[in-house]
Amino acid sequence: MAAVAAAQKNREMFAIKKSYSIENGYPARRRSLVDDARFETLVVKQTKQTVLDEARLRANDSSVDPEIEIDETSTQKSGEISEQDTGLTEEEVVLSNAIAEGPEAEKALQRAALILRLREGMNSLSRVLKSIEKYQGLVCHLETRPSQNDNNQLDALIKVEMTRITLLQLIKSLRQSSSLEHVTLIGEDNISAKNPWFPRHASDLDNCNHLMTKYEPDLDMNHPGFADKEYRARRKEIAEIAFAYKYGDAIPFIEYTETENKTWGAVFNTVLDLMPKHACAEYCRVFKLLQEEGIFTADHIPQLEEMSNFLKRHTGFSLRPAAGLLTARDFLASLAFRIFQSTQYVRHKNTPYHTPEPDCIHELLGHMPLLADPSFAQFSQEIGLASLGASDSEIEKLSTVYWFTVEFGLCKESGVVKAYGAGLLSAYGELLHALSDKPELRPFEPAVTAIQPYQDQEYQPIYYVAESFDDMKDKFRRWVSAMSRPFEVRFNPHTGRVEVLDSVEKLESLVHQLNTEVLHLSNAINKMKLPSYQ
Ligand SMILES: C[C@H](O)[C@H](O)[C@H]1CNc2nc(N)[nH]c(=O)c2N1
Ligand SMILES: N[C@@H](Cc1ccc(O)cc1)C(=O)O
Ligand SMILES: [Fe+2]
Repeated sequence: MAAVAAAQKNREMFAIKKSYSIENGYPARRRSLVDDARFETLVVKQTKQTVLDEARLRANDSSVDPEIEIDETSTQKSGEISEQDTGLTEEEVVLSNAIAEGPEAEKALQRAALILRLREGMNSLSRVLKSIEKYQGLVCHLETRPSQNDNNQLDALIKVEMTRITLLQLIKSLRQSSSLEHVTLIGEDNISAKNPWFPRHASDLDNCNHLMTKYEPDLDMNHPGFADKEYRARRKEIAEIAFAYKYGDAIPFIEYTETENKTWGAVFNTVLDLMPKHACAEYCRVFKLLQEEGIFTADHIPQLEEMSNFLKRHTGFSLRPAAGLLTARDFLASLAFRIFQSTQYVRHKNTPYHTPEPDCIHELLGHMPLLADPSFAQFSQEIGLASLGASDSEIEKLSTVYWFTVEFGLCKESGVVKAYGAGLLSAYGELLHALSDKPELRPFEPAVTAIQPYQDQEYQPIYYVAESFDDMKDKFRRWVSAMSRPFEVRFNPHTGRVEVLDSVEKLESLVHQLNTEVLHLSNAINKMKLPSYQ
């Protein structure tokens, strides 16, 4: 029983390391709601701590095979509990848990990296290498450097390949050696901060759709659909489509009910009324286009597929269905590929003026018009690119800025305050509130805005106003370029892949490509200047 539970927990620990978000060691985030995020991080930490503690206990009482002889410099017999044993790293716990799964898992080959501090310099190193040999391990890579805190000591990074069980035995035996000050196992993929996992291609987004469960009608008593069984069933039915969706599929057609279309119609007509006075010019321009194409009409909800095709034609953006509110990390990542993850279900009919979770009315009426605007589309992709591989605290900040701009932003237009945020243009109740004298309006300043806590159940008490739409984008860009991520990324439109710009060759070929484009642009200017052009 205990073993089964241990294996299960172990799988969870491994799961933390697999795909984006949670599985890749980025803690699950309750969006950028600052307090929620803190809470969640704490819970994840506590769970991890428990797993670690339990495994440490187990590692201490089921020790290495006493038959295997250890390093001659060892000060302890194997099997005895060494003090250092209690200091297993997370990777060591994962390793020993993996071993506990059974004889096959035990013999599986494992690549790993060890960091050692050698007390007696190169002399200790030769002993270490001998030990590795004794355990039939393969040394794949070796680096040393003088240790930072002591003159005679040497730090070594050794990458090895060996079976899991012998790896664990090796670590234990090395730990007992008096010639080593410390021995740390680190996961192979943890070696380089320059190389964290993040989606490199739109197909990887199949792993980037982690939901936040907080605002689901099944769970949240304040959700407008909580008491309505039929609504909840419908919401689930539509969510299933998103769960089954894979990259490359066409977006399934939804036969919306009369009630759903009516809810859309009510929101649509009100926004249509308010728009000329309250929405920014870019929004109004595309809104008209969408009406002309027959996609935006009061009588039915547009299908995601037709909207996706419209976006593709204008900015290369496309849609993929999402089952609900996504984590900020996963949501932002898709923007890097000019993909917007959109919900497909409709808000509850009783609250057309505002809903606590994004629904397709919000996505369609709120987000789509600006995503069809070239400059805004580019800006959205930049936010997405900035989020790839960013630290948790940076994701927190990016999503907070996203919240106060893309979701709830206001900007001045010839001195008049207008709305461009999607959460305002899809919720007329909030739109009117934002432009009344009730909320506090503050000037948009990315560094300050990025740390402003917020909630999304009620209307916002604070909005940030940009001097202009363009000013907002400029300020954002400058702020993002100061972020601490140690590498730069670029979306390659030819391959559809995100590349890390980390080699001279890559940059040279890029410069070459850009030079060619600049040449064509200046040719175009010269041709327009010719008298024959007129
Ligand atoms: C990034 C930021 O947190 C933002 O509010 C995101 C979160 N997750 C989302 N998930 C979905 N489905 N739709 C959205 O508009 C958003 N917005
Ligand atoms: N409040 C928005 C929907 C929304 C909810 C939560 C979000 O995080 C974003 C958008 C509306 O009524 O249209
Ligand atoms: Fe949104």
